[in-house]
Amino acid sequence: MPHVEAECRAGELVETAFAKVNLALHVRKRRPDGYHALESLFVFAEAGDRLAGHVRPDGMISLRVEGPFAQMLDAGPDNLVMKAACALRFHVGKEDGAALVLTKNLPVASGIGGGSADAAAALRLLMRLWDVSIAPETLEQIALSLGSDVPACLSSVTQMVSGRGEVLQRQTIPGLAGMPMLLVNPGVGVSTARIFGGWDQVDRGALAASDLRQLVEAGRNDLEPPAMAVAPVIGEVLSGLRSCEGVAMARMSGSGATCFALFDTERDLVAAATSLREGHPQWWIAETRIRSA
Ligand SMILES: C[C@@](CO)(OP(=O)(O)O)[C@H](O)COP(=O)(O)OP(=O)(O)OC[C@H]1O[C@@H](n2ccc(N)nc2=O)[C@H](O)[C@@H]1O
Ligand SMILES: Nc1ncnc2c1ncn2[C@@H]1O[C@H](COP(=O)(O)OP(=O)(O)O)[C@@H](O)[C@H]1O
Repeated sequence: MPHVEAECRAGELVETAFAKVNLALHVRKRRPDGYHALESLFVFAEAGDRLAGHVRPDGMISLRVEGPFAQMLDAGPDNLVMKAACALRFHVGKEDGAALVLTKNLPVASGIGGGSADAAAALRLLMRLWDVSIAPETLEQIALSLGSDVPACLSSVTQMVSGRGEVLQRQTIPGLAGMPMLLVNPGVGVSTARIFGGWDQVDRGALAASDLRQLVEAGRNDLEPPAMAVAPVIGEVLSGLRSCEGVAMARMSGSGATCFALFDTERDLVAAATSLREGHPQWWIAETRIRSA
């Protein structure tokens, strides 16, 4: 499990919901259950949402959402943090409550697993807060019921993900950990379901990613074409990133619209972020790095 930030107030626990980035996403086929069989290399950014919580003696579960993207979200029962809390409490038969505060730093419905990471962070935080432990396979089932990316977000480490998102294989790619990474969202939300629905059903082959060069040269995101059909500005983001000095690779993450770029040096990253902010002040641009855990 990811490292835990220091506790803040007495009895308060904090978890970071690390942003999920698909360095490659190969769609293989549409499954009978309506999901698509994927092969994807997940990495996680140091950047993410922040979830804090302490026990509520009255047994209620409450959520407050703050931060730059709070207005994009409801704090009610449909929030994935609340869904995760209710699913966990139902499973463990707890009476304890929790007061949760989510700081929403990541854009919503943006291809970087913001909601999925929040759900996984809620599961991690509440297991500690309520002092419960669950068999790993049961926890993964609860996670998968919350969303396809939630199982991988539980550990938030680099991994090959397949199936619908439930088959996980931890992966180490030389030179990837700690690599400077820029995340750019042009301010458009895209529906994951709609983008998958726009996939052209052509299987362009398996994902093999033993090193970064193979990832760059043979990796793809098969959801880029349908996403760009819905939000052409994604093409502008990609060409902007690919024209930056020192960029090692640039691609859309997940079903979009957020794109990422990996850089050889921190200096190249900062120069790229500065230049893109000057040209596109309305874009969300975040400098981060790939988590090394
Ligand atoms: C595309 C990916 C790639 O990592 O990420 P995001 O773009 O969401 O970040 C994930 O597969 C998204 O997972 P998640 O966001 O949890 O999707 P879910 O809520 O489970 O499903 C939303 C909808 O996306 C489609 N879907 C999702 C996953 C999958 N393997 N095949 C699909 O066809 C289905 O139409 C589903 O109803
Ligand atoms: N805490 C949350 N953060 C972000 N999205 C959430 C949250 N709770 C529910 N959602 C819903 O989940 C959907 C997308 O989740 P998210 O994982 O952010 O997408 P993506 O993986 O594309 O970034 C959106 O429809 C959003 O309204």
